[in-house]
Formats: sequence, structure tokens, C-alpha cells
Amino acid sequence: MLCKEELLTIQSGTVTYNNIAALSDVSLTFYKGEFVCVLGKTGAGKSTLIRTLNGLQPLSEGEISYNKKVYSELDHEGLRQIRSNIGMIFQHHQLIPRLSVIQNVYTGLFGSRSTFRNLVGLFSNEEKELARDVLNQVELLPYLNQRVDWLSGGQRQRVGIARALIQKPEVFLGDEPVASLDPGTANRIFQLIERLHSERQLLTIMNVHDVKIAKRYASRIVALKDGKVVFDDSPEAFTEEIEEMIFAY
Ligand SMILES: Nc1ncnc2c1ncn2[C@@H]1O[C@H](COP(=O)(O)OP(=O)(O)OP(=O)(O)O)[C@@H](O)[C@H]1O
Repeated sequence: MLCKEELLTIQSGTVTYNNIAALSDVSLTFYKGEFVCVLGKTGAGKSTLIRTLNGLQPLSEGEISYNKKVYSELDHEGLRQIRSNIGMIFQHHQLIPRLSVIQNVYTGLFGSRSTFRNLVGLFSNEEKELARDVLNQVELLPYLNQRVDWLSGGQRQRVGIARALIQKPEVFLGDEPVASLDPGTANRIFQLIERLHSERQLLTIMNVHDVKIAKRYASRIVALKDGKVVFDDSPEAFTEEIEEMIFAY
């Protein structure tokens, strides 16, 4: 029997904002090689879950651990090291508009370099080679000196993916990465994410609101409602009844 390698765990996780629980007693274990899509209507807690997994949002109660290292027991440096293993993409890319494609990709390395090297923009030949390699993987090498604000939405998201890849992550997180894109472009972005996921044997966790995308690409679907996990199973087990229950008002 194959032994699943546990990577990220949230145990009884609760996040409270002004007495309202954005996440409520959530317990999930994620394994290397899983492609997880997190579904839920607006306000269900999807972004909060992703931000807690990335260590950007502390839990009000409960524990999160990465490779058995508990976030709340780590100092700033320990948390930074964990974050360097987690690549993240966002709905609005969070690129620096006036910088070029390759300069934006370099920012993915900033968490693992000295402030001085970041400030003066010094990059080793190895780092330059790595940036070209990840841009090639997202098919943007011809655009490396282009300003990102001149690119289309799909191209910008591919820059965001390259910026995450340059970290050589073990975990790939996404907060609604295709929510602003047309269905065709959204599918092409997910095909790219799926290819990179398989080639690199990542743990991939993507928030989406499109059930079709989740059913097509995920190996596991987690659904949230009012901050609680209401479904955690295979895409095949995600029925129309469950979909109605999750999106009902
Ligand atoms: N910084 C914050 N301060 C106060 N309340 C917040 C904050 N962030 C989120 N919330 C609240 O927590 C709940 C969950 O929000 P969250 O953004 O995680 O949901 P979501 O499923 O990602 O929704 P969406 O798809 O709209 O982004 C919502 O009720 C939201 O209003």
C-alpha cells in the first residue's frame, strides 16, 4: 500500500473577526501529490483558510503545522522558512505594474535572500537561469522584458505562476486565481497548473467558485459553508444536491 506523505495540517482551526467566525473548528490534513479545490460561496471562509495555511493569518484557536512544525511555535525566521516552501497565486496577481515580467518573477526569490541583495537587485547566474527556466515553463520567455501592465489577464496570471515556481515550492496555493478570467483562459490556466502540479509532485490547493473547474481538475474537493467544512471527498462524490446545499442562501 502507498504511504501518503502528510504535508499540511489544520487542527480545530478557528479564525474570528469581530466575534464572527470566518473559520470554525476546521480540521483538514493535506498530502503531497493531492490537487485540492476549495469551493464555497462568497464569505464562506475560503480566502481565510488559504491565508492561514500560508501563515499570513494566525488562528484564533487551534493549530496549523507544515511537516509537523507547528506555526504558533515558530519564530519569524521559522515561519519565513516555511513560507519559502509555499508558492501562492492570487485573483488579481499582485504583480508590480511598472516592472518587467522577469523583474516580477525575481520578487518570488525575495523571501530567501538578503535585504541588501534585494534592494540593489543583484541576481546570480543561477537565479537568472532559474527565472528564464520558469518563464519558459509558462510560455512567457519571449515577453521577459515586457512591462506586466501591458499583458493580458491570462498572461499576468502566468507571470504570477512563474513567480511562485521560482521558489521551488512543495505546496502551491491559489486564492481564486481564475475568478477574473473568461472561461477559456481560466481552463488554460488550470491546465498549466495541473501540468506543473504533476511534473513537480506538488500539494496544490486552489480556491475556486466554479464547480466545473473543481470537478475537472481536483483529486479532492473541500467545500466550506459559514466557515465550516461541509464536504471533503472525491470530485465523483460531489453531487448536484451537495452543490445546491453549499451555494444556497
Ligand atoms: N480582515 C477581515 N476583517 C473582518 N472580517 C473579515 C476579514 N476577512 C474576512 N472577513 C470575514 O470573514 C468571512 C470569510 O471571508 P473570506 O474572505 O475568507 O471568504 P471567501 O469564501 O474567501 O469569500 P470571497 O469568495 O468573497 O473572497 C466573511 O464574513 C468576511 O466578511
